[in-house]
Amino acid sequence: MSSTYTFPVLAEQARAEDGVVHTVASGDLRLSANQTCWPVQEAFEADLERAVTALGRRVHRAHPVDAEQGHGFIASQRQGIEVFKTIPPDAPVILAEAVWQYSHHVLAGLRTHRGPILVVANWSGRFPGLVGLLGLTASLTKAGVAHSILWSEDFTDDWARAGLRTWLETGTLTHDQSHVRDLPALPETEEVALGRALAAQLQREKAIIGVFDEGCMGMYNAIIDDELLNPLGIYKERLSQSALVAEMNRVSEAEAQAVRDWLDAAGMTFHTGTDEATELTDAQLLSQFRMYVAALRIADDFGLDAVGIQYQQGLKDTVPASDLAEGLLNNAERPPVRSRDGARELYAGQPLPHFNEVDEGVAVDSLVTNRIWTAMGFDPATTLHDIRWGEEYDGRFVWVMEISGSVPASHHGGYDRSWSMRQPSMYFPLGGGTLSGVSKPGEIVWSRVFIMDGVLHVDLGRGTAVELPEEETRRRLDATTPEWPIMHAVLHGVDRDQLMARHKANHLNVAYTPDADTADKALHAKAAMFASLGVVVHLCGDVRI
Ligand SMILES: C[C@H](O)[C@@H](O)[C@@H](O)C(=O)CO
Repeated sequence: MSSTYTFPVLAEQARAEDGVVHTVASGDLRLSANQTCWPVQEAFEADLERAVTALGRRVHRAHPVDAEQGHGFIASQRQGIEVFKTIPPDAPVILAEAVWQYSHHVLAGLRTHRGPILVVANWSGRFPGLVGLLGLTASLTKAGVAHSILWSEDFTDDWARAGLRTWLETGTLTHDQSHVRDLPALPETEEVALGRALAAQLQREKAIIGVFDEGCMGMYNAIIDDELLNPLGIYKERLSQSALVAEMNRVSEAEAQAVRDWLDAAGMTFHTGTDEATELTDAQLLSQFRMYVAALRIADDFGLDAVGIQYQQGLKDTVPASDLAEGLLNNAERPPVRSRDGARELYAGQPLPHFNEVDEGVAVDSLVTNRIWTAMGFDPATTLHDIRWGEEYDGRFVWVMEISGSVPASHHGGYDRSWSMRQPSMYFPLGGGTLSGVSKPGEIVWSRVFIMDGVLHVDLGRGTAVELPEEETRRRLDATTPEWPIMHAVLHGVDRDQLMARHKANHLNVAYTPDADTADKALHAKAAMFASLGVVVHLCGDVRI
């Protein structure tokens, strides 16, 4: 048929070759991060290739290393789409991740890929590769894309090699998840009644989460559509980080300095210097305190119940890190901030829950936790952590939970046990300080809200934050990102590989209670509240009901 229209001409799709596995590496958007992390990624890919070759397959890297840029990562969604155009749609694909990566770089390609998909990461804390794997598996789960996952130090261990073999031979790989069970019928206790009452209140009276620029670092998994969120009684206020900067500019130097003075008096340590490019400076800190004041004022303007600042795109090139402000917001004891006219103290005596990296799963969880912990009379300070890495210590597997910048000071045991260090320049060009420390020993409830099969789910578990000798803490910090706050976490009845196999997020939420008994009770209230809100509740590991 002849036509005067211009019809698109589609390129012929490549055909899968027997025995060839295509590898892809999703990376950061920030060139400095991609360049810094490249040598570790290169070594990891070499280990992986050796293991795949030993199993009789050939590895074809689906995109070249860019010598001029100095790395071989996919650094944008567009690049990812172009790379996937060259991969035979039925071929097996391995995503190799030794770094923090932006899932949306590869999601478009993976959504339409028909061949088997495996996401692998190096069991190393050096860079957040495991965190990248967890973010990607969560995003693929939300998107309903079938895939398998695997992790190993260097792919020479029997467990990983057997897993790799199974995937190569069958196209899938499953892991033990026997630690997960559905929520049983709950006993009629006071805590369960409280959870249900708080759910009824939330659904009737409603709450607002303020989102400063939705969608951080490609974290598709961390975006909850209104259709899933609103039935819980939670609504979004979509805010712009530009408005935050405008408000920061209205905060006087004296107000910002008053925050610094309050923290100095509370005993917090600031590791400052004078070189803006590599050190934390007093000027960076003042900017961060302006952000703290501005965030509270905007939250007050919009009647917010929780707030999230994205930071990582746009704001990172405008002002120093948001982390210090975020950690302060999450603590009940905070430097006081008054309304613009000075008439009212804003959110006096309570945290304004902040969900870092605008992770909306964290937003829902923080809101629920805040209400339950407040009603039960516990410290409501809650935070997320990255599931960064972990190793055995003294016969127990101890996780390195390490958020990329701040936790509420009460988790360290107070401001006098907290410190601020310059954020690493590969991620944070304009610096800014952290709110760091070592999380105090104690009983915790951990949780994660995520999307699977088109509905909201939550995993709930119990854990203990343990104390490790100072040299071991130092070793763990040095093996990861020493500037960031660390929690040594032992999860009850969940082993390393079970958590990795199951967890559907790069982040995990934690909150402390006074002791084991109250932690169990708070978990019951949380389970009841989530179930009443219509969220599918799962219990992970040893949970007493
Ligand atoms: C700054 C880094 O990109 C971090 O934000 C990253 O490793 C994460 O925290 C991902 O959860």
